[in-house]
Amino acid sequence: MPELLAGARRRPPRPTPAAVPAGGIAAAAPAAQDRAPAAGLAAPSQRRTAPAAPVQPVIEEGDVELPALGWMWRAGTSSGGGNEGDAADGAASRPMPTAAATVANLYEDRIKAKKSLGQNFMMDDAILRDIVAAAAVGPGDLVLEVGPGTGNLTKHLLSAGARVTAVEKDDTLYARLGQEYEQVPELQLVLGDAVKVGLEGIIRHMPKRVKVVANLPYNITKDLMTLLLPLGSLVSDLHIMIQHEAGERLTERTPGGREWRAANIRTLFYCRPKYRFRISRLKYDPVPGVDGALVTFALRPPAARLPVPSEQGLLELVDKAFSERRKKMRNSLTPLYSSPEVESALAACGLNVDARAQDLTLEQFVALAWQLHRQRVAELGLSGAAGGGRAGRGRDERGPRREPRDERGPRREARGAQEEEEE
Ligand SMILES: C[S@@+](CC[C@H](N)C(=O)[O-])C[C@H]1O[C@@H](n2cnc3c(N)ncnc32)[C@H](O)[C@@H]1O
Repeated sequence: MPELLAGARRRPPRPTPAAVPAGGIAAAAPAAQDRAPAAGLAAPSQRRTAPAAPVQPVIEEGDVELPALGWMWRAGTSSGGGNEGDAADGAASRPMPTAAATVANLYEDRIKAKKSLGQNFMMDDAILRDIVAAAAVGPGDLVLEVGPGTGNLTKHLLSAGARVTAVEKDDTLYARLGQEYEQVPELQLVLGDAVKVGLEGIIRHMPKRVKVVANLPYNITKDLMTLLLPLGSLVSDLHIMIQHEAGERLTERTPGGREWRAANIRTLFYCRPKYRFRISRLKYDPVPGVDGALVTFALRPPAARLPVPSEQGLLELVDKAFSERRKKMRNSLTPLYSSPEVESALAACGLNVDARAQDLTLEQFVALAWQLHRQRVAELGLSGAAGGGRAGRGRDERGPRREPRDERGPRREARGAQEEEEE
């Protein structure tokens, strides 16, 4: 890859593996972990002081205009860590390498991209800068990055003034980043699988809602979304690079098409999705089989979601309805409700009794969930008064299982989530 090597004018120091267990949090400079605590980053025992780091004016390397991270490459940004001597050794004048140069350095050090970890590295600093701008990352923001890998996105986030907590599964890249950014207290590195490491616990320690910004390994997109979308009280928005087709699917707003799935209903319930821009596959290395896209999900805090009798009940209803999408809902929902129950609820909601899952909007699913809930409550009330009834026949055990949080019914059916987006 000669064009990459041409850009690799300077190399970061060769890292040594860090002695941090999987799932453990390490500041980028583990040696400095015991300094005075800084607000909100990681667990109290792992907090560190972060001296205000002045962001330098823009500099250029080659044809790529880069935000200057002089402070990252200069000695002495954090005191007392014992590494000043090393860092001063040539680091002070080093400009930030381009994304392409950083990747070239990896290859030069015989570190290969791992397909199993979805390692398609972003090579274009202009795109990375556009992502940070689209995410409106600014000074004081707290950012969770999943899969920092090369650190190429990370340094643009830091350069925008954010404090970054980054979870990396690849221990080689984790160790390399740890060494390269050891003088950067604004970066906290976590070694582990982002899906299993307990992200909610990590985010919960932060003093305000965080942004998630990531060039995701494609194979964890679904699991990570399932994990993060309900965290609207802790996370403000997700800005993720995913496959273009998946991005289009997840930001779909109109029912009726073949691509309208349970994931769309779930997504709209928890957030406002937006397709931002397409990214050519040629901007990654290795080049993947499909283009990428930046997609934004602005999460709703729980109080801003449509009221439902039970969140789990709604998700269960939606999943079941879509599980056999060719079937009419009065048939697909039979594991939860009898056909007459579904028909009568659809009719009471003003919906076609022959409706299939793909015909319904989020608001219509919510209305249906309320109607089925009311029917169940009424039925239970009646059968309770009669001293028996269906509960005794077992059918009710299969209905929505959670107790209703709120029996007042859908207050915002007429002004639903999609309408809100237009404001
Ligand atoms: C597409 S690369 C992105 C690398 C870099 N951020 C960039 O933009 O070039 C995905 C990164 O996620 C990491 N990764 C893969 N699976 C992961 C997981 N389950 N948890 C955390 N990181 C993961 C990979 O090792 C890799 O560094």
